[in-house]
Amino acid sequence: METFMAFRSKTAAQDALKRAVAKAALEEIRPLLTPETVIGVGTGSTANMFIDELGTLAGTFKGAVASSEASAERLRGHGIDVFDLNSVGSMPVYVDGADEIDPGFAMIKGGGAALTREKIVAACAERFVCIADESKDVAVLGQFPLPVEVIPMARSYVARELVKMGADPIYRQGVITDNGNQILDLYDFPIEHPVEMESRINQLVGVVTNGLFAARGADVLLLGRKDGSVERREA
Ligand SMILES: O=C[C@H](O)[C@H](O)[C@H](O)COP(=O)(O)O
Repeated sequence: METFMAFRSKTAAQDALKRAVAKAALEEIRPLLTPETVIGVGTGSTANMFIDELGTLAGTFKGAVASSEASAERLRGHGIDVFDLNSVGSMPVYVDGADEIDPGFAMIKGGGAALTREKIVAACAERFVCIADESKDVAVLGQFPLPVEVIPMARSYVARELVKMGADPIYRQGVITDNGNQILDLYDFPIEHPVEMESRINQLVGVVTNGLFAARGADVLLLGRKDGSVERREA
């Protein structure tokens, strides 16, 4: 079985693509930034590069809501104010990476275990701008293991129910989410109907949420190509 480290291995070439999409995302959202603007910011290596780019505009907009403690810390490190989501209304945009994205702009997210806060912050944003290198562009979701965040006492129960659904859940040992919960990863689980599957898994008692972002997918995809270009797609 391929490991998470293998899935997430970062080559210099991939980092260059991530940097390119991070810069493109900054140009995408620049017209939205005013002294009153608060934006949503995601989590992960691609989002980190976006935060670094966003730091060049610190002070020209109000601030950000972060989808993880790690992103909040990085934003603050760039002098960007971080707000509690409860103190902010709707945001014009949420920018984040993905582990996979399909032609319908449905995504798998949560390789870094930040899926629940990501889904909440994304829900409060008018637009979701997904930034990804071309390795994330897939025809069918599910080559990347689908994360499911569970309340710890429900982990075994939820795992048994997922097996009944044809999945092979693996407990992500040693990982505690920012919400104090645990992660089950569903390996080798092709997802032909992401909207239905997102809802089905979320209905299991003990599941906080799963890493399918399908009912609310991306609105814009900025995809880094090997030739150095960034392709822009809109839903
Ligand atoms: O929990 C992590 C997030 O969903 C990330 O957005 C996702 O895993 C993509 O991360 P990266 O940009 O590091 O590939």
